[in-house]
Amino acid sequence: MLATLQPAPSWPTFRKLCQNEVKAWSSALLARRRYEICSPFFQQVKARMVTAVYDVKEAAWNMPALGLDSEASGSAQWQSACAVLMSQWATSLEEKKAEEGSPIFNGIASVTVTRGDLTTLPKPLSVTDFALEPMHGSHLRVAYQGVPGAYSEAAAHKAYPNCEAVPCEQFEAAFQAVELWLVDRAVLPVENSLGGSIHRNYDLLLRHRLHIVGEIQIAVHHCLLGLPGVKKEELRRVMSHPQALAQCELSLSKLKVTREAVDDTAGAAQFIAAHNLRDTGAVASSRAAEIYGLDILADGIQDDLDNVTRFMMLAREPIIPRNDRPFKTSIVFTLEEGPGVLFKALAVFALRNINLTKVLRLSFLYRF
Ligand SMILES: O=C(O)C(=O)C[C@]1(C(=O)O)C=C[C@@H](O)C=C1
Repeated sequence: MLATLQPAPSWPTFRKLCQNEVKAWSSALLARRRYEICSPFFQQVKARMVTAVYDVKEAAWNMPALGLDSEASGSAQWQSACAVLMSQWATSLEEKKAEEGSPIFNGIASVTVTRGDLTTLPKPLSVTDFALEPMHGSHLRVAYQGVPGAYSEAAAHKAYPNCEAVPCEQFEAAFQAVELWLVDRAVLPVENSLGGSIHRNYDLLLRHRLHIVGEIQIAVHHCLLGLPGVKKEELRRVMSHPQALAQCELSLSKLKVTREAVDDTAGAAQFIAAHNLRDTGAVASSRAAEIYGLDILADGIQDDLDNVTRFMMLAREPIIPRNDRPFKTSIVFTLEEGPGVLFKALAVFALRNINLTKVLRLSFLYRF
């Protein structure tokens, strides 16, 4: 049966539609991590795409020829197949327009559609199917910066209980791990009540295309760790993450030790244990002491007992804020040089009675 569907969506609209579909389905596929066994699910993914394109194109699309018939197809294949599909669609429209002089809608030819029996196609997934994804953290792989025993690892577990916490050497590696689908989320520190903002992660937020999907705070309770049998008076040097050293400024000053900054607190403990450094202590968690076989020489050495670090939870896809509870939104913008520009920008919020919880001037922006 021939049916004419008019108007076809504009090319940018269709492309956006396809991109959204691809993103949504491929993330759903990966989240389930069941390529090999997800046959019915994968069929639904294909069907959804077929349904989408059926409405706007001729039935000549050959999905198997695009490589979409393999149940073991990965997201990369799926995405490239969709890219092929989209470009073929554009080309065929161009050809069709030239051949038949089809009318143009929004710069794109409307097309005649041959409808197959759509009722036989599996029902497309709806948004409620995604709600079934394990948001409590089981099966999720979550990147954090540091080694086991780092506060960031504790934050990852607090944010996603039962997750598999994946250590990364640097903050940037955690960002990349999410982008490359090696992990599902990243949990990274952005602010400490004593040390202030962790600018590096704000910088990375701008350079990577990840979204903040939540935040979590943990009380950071620092210990001074040393090799078994060592007394704190014997220490000549203390190693830790720069934020942790800053948070223990007063206690460390009393000890009269030199301070050495390393990538993370637990990494310092690991280093001392691995190199049997009797004159060196680490500022780290009690869990790090347990993992690396060190003694706790002093407990609660942070300058303020309410030492809290705020971590952001990052994902490839944004979340859609609901209106049944407050959502925090972070906005980054640059301003042209000029008098009062910041005042004018902030007035936008003030005049609408929007309360700002934090305003941060990111000076690194001016480096570009
Ligand atoms: O080194 C760690 O254990 C971390 O998790 C990093 C970090 C930080 O970057 O601020 C996290 C929490 C504490 O404030 C100290 C260090």
